[in-house]
Amino acid sequence: MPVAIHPSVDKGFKPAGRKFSGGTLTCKCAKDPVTVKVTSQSAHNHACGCTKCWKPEGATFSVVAVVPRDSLSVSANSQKLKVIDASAAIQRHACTGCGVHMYGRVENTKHPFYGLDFIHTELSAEKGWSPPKFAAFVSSIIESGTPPDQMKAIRARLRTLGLDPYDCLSPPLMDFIATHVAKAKGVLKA
Ligand SMILES: N[C@@H](CCC(=O)N[C@@H](CSCO)C(=O)NCC(=O)O)C(=O)O
Ligand SMILES: [Zn+2]
Ligand SMILES: [Zn+2]
Repeated sequence: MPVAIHPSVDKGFKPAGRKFSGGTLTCKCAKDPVTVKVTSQSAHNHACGCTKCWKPEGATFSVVAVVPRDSLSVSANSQKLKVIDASAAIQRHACTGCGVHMYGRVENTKHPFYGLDFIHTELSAEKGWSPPKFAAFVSSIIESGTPPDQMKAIRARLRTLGLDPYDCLSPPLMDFIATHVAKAKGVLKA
């Protein structure tokens, strides 16, 4: 039995839908669920092993993507949302009823990811979202209790699923962040 990563990737996943342009995310509350409307396709979807991203019950990784912040709006029961850590770079708006993170917003205008919101596309019934392409912060699953001796098998399973494992973000995203920092410092032309 292969190591479980996340229910939405354990059996493989489908390619992005052509012309797919978003859907509605719904929290897990049986009554008065929070809903969030997204009017764009997701980008940079990835499995994330960090301790901060929301994971469904029993999952080792979260699956998280970004969308432009202008494409996201809370469409019902916004009064149930609360930012779980206002000091974090990604301010995660979680449902106080069920604990699901409905979106994570970068409010710092100097942050490389300013303008993007983090979302979990599994909260949407629509099919066609961009699938995960890599696994980030893999070593961080140890911080949530995964025994270190399982890491070799977990990294192997991620590779089999087509999710190259990294202990930070993927090389293109790390290059993007470093480029942003270099431009801000003036060592690279803006
Ligand atoms: N070892 C830490 C890592 C936490 C971390 O840096 N997470 C990343 C990725 S989240 C989505 O890919 C991050 O950018 N965090 C910023 C934030 O959460 O505000 C741990 O596991 O906690
Ligand atoms: Zn809820
Ligand atoms: Zn994360």
